[in-house]
Amino acid sequence: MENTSNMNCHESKFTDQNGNEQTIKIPVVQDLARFNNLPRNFIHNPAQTHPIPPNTSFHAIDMAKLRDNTGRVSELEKLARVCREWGMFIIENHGLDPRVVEDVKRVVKGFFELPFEEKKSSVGTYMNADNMGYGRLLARSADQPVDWIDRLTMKAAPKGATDGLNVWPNNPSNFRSVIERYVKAAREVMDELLQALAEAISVDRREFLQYFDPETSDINVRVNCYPPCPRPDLTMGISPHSDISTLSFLMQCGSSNGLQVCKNNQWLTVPWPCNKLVVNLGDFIEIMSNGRLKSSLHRVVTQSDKDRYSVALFYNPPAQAEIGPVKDGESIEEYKTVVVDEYRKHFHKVSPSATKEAMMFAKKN
Ligand SMILES: O=C(O)CCC(=O)C(=O)O
Ligand SMILES: [Fe+2]
Repeated sequence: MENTSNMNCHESKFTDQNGNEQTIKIPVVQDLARFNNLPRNFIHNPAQTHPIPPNTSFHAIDMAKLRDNTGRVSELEKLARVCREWGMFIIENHGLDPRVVEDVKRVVKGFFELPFEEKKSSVGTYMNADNMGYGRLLARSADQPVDWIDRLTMKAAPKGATDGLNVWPNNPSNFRSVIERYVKAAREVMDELLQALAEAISVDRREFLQYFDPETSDINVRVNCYPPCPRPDLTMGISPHSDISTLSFLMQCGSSNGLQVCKNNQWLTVPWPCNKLVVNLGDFIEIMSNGRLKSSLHRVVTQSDKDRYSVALFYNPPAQAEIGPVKDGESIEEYKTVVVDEYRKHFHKVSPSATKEAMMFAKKN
């Protein structure tokens, strides 16, 4: 590991093989970007990106059609197909006010453009409380290559989840109210999509939504900041992973071409224009649907010339909820019932991994 004595650093904690808690210091990536510095521990050996094969389509799902009796059936078929092929989709006509989306982009940039000391003094780092605050993704070991990312994580639900924690920046002053307004609108869309996804695979409309409750459901908000990187060929913005969520709701700004999805063992760039929103299927919906819907394996690559930000909302049942595979009386259950929080803990123990390894925890043999 490079000498970090004169660099601003984040701390990351992990438990070593002997069960001892270790803390490692990782330079702030925004600072590295300013000095064009790529420390050795940021070097990965990323699998190659492939061009999207001809005749492959990443269709957008039109929420207006899902809301319309005549358009719904064919849009549901499309939803099922897109989810089977990609595990993620762009949404159009979602009804979110574009000003609400633009405000989110503005406050996110506003926060990350502050000097390090200011960011650090207004927001804490809580590695044991869902990795909230300003810092990094969790580490698993000291020799694991680290990702080219700085991040900020909060919880917008349930109510009171961040009481006593310093995780909402007070600069920009409207940061929290802007994010909360966005989350409220996004939650309505996600509830609609949970019903549409159930219908798309011909199960009861409330099959997935039954686990969610306006008071107790959990919404993690993660802001990812990927500054320009001197060697995109040697680095990762986020290593391959699936999301610990039922649905993830994604916004990006600054630049496109960062998000990639693994399809037929090849990494493809998601054709995602900056002004659209993306919905990604997480591990919990794979379990709830008994594998008929699959979470996507995705990663983020770095870029040499642009700052890129993304805002991910991870929508989940309450931490203590038990979720299990849909019973349709016909199919064999391939997944077990799991407690949301136990799955999450297991996930952090085994990730990052090149495959969806955590899913084995929920699979029947
Ligand atoms: O930056 C992105 O586009 C995706 C971020 C992501 O995969 C995550 O936060 O889990
Ligand atoms: Fe993700």
